[in-house]
Amino acid sequence: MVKQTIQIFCRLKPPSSKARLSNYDVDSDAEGKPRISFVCPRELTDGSVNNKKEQFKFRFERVFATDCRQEDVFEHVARPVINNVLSGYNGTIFAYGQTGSGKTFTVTGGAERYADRGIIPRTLSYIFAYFEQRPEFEFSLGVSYLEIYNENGYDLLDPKHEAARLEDLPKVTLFEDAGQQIHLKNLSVHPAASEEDALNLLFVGDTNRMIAETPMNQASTRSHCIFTAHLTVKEVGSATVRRAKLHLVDLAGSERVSKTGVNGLLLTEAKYINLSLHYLEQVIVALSERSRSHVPYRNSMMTSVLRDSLGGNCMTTMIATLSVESANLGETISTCRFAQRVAIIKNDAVLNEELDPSLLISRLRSEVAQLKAEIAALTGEQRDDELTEEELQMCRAAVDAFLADTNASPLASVGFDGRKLGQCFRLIRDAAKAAATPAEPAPPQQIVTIAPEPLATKEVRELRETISQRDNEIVILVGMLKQEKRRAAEASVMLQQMAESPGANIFLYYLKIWLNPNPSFASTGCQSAAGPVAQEVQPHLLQAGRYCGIDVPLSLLAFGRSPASAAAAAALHQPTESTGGESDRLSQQLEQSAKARILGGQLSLGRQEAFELFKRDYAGNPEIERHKQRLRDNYGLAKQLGASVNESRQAIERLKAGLERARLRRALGSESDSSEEAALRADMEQSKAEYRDSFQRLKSLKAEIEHQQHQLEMLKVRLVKDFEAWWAEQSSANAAAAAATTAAWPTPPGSAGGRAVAASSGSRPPSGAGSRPGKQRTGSTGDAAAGIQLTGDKETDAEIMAFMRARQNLLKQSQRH
Ligand SMILES: Nc1ncnc2c1ncn2[C@@H]1O[C@H](COP(=O)(O)OP(=O)(O)OP(=O)(O)O)[C@@H](O)[C@H]1O
Repeated sequence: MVKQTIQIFCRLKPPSSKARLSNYDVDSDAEGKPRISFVCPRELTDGSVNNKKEQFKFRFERVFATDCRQEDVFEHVARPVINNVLSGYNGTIFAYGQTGSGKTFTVTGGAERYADRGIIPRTLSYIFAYFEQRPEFEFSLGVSYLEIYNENGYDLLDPKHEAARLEDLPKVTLFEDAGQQIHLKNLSVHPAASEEDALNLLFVGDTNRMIAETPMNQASTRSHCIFTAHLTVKEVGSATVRRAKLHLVDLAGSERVSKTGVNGLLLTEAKYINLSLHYLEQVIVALSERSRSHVPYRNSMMTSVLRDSLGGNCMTTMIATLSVESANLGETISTCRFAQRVAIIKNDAVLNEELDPSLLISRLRSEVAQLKAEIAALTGEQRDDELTEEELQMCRAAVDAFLADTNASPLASVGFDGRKLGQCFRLIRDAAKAAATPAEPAPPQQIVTIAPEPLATKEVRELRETISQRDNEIVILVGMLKQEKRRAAEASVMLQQMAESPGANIFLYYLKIWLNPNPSFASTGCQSAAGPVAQEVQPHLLQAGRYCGIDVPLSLLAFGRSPASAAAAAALHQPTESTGGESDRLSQQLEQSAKARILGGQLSLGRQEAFELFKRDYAGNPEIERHKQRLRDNYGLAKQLGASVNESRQAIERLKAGLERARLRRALGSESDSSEEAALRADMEQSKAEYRDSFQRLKSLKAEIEHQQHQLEMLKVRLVKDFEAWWAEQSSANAAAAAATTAAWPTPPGSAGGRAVAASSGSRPPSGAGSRPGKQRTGSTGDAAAGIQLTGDKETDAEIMAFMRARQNLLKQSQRH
């Protein structure tokens, strides 16, 4: 338990330029504590100030000057409290001061600049940054936002909030459990998985607070707001969970009714506010008087909710917001006096730690099992079910401990379970037998020394494996090459036919465009083209494109001569970042990861090439393309929606600032234009509706995109699997063919026991596959390699021969070892 008095800070609000300032000074007292003093003229007749006294001095933890930064306030006021909350203690920070003195500015912040963010948004950023750097913790954050107005509680995050008037909303009510803990009914707690989520909830709550300012409740001045962060933290692998709450409280303006000069409904409100602040004061007075045993928390909703923060299980900090204008001196001194009383209150903060319920359950379960075993032993009831692996292990550990230490008792860990005791006895018997039998010398042949394989033999083995793998790849690639050559021949026949057909000009023209990698050529080419490609030409062009390794978009073939469609065609030809970048990147990533996963991360060059060729003609390509296109479309849509969410958010911020200004003008008593305010409110409603709508659509679109990405990944995985099956089929077919051929070859005289015969020189390829080094094949150059047929293409065949020679050299080297 940590005993600590409530820490008090004060912050001076910058005065308006024309205002007369009060006579004040900031210095330190004898103990070096910061102090603010006000000189009060005797003629001041405000009832709350002791007129006999001239100078008032108040001590604070720190006095923040008029030009202090929000960042400094966060560092000194909020950071220590949050750190305690992160360690499992409850925390509260509340701002108290007269209307307009800067409470909301301090707690929530100003909307104008990013640097004006107040304690709440900075706290949320701090919490998420803290855990990001500490992966050893699991944490969850929930957020609730309560508004107390005229002694009634309202949930600022209630989804119905936006549709109804504040007064029509379900009220948040209090109830006390048997342990006298206060609970809030109808107050929702929303999980926030990221900083963005949490800030969004704050934004929604603040906007609701503003929107709910119906004619009955025209200013946040008259309500109390409590933003609560509910934190659950657990160290990975630990059984204890810490749950702590952080209340960030913006109280209503503290000025006295006599000064507000209000009547009618406003007077009722003022009375309520003053009454609840009056009850707050009563609680504080009671807590500061040691002799008082009763603390009147129950008198108001606000004191009931903040019960723990005041004299309870919490580390609490107050920030008094002060005006230094002479007109407000009376209120300023009264705020400082209140703070001094608060500073006396001692809280007893307790670490909110509990055992993880799931671990507790498993612990209780094992206790129950233990007790059941004991009961069975005592009542003579025998269990005959088999011991589980876990139980067997437990017995082994117990016997080991027993044999190692004469004082240990196996009963301590195995209990009275007859089955376990039996197992322990068996283990002890085995150990005793083993100890009694003299160890027989092991027969020499049984001594197996795993000597490291001689390097050369190991290398030879690996080289042989690689060679056999490459042989296989060559066979498949040669097959594919042949197929490609056949297609090339077909394509050239087709081109010839096309050139003679009436649509030849257009076809050749388009083919030229597609074969030319320069996009501007594609663009200008399209502009001067005669018209859309005739339908009967399209399949041929597609096929020719495919042969050249180009995906010809069908849409281009249908384009006419207009510049707009030509530009679109050019865009399709060279997908830009905004249309295709994202999904192309994704698809590349998917492809790479799929390859790495399925092909074991190390694609040999031959296999990789085969994969590329296989992919080009893959029957599932149109489906993959359709998915990619859908993804592209959705990325574009998501971008648009994101922009519209941002626009609405900015509009709301602007309107909020406008409403705030209008409210201030009214609070200062200047003429205010109610129609302008009404228009601002209407615009706000409109922007909110748009925000909500775009946000919802964006959310569901995100889910759809994720789903589509998943589907695309599945298709890619299927592609690689199909390739694998095809590859395996090809490999076994080739292996069978090779075996059939080599079986017929005679073993040359003199070749013995696995020793290879030197190869003939010149262009004649050496012996067959590495897996059969003892065999030598005779024959012509064309069928020189076992199982490998040459392609008939001069260049390719020369490469294959070079490979075979290199392989033979390797074999020769390896056999010398
Ligand atoms: N330290 C400051 N620096 C700059 N502007 C400030 C500061 N404090 C307050 N303001 C501005 O003064 C105005 C009133 O402040 P704010 O609304 O925070 O007062 P408040 O005490 O919350 O009033 P209320 O009790 O009516 O809610 C706002 O426009 C705010 O931006």
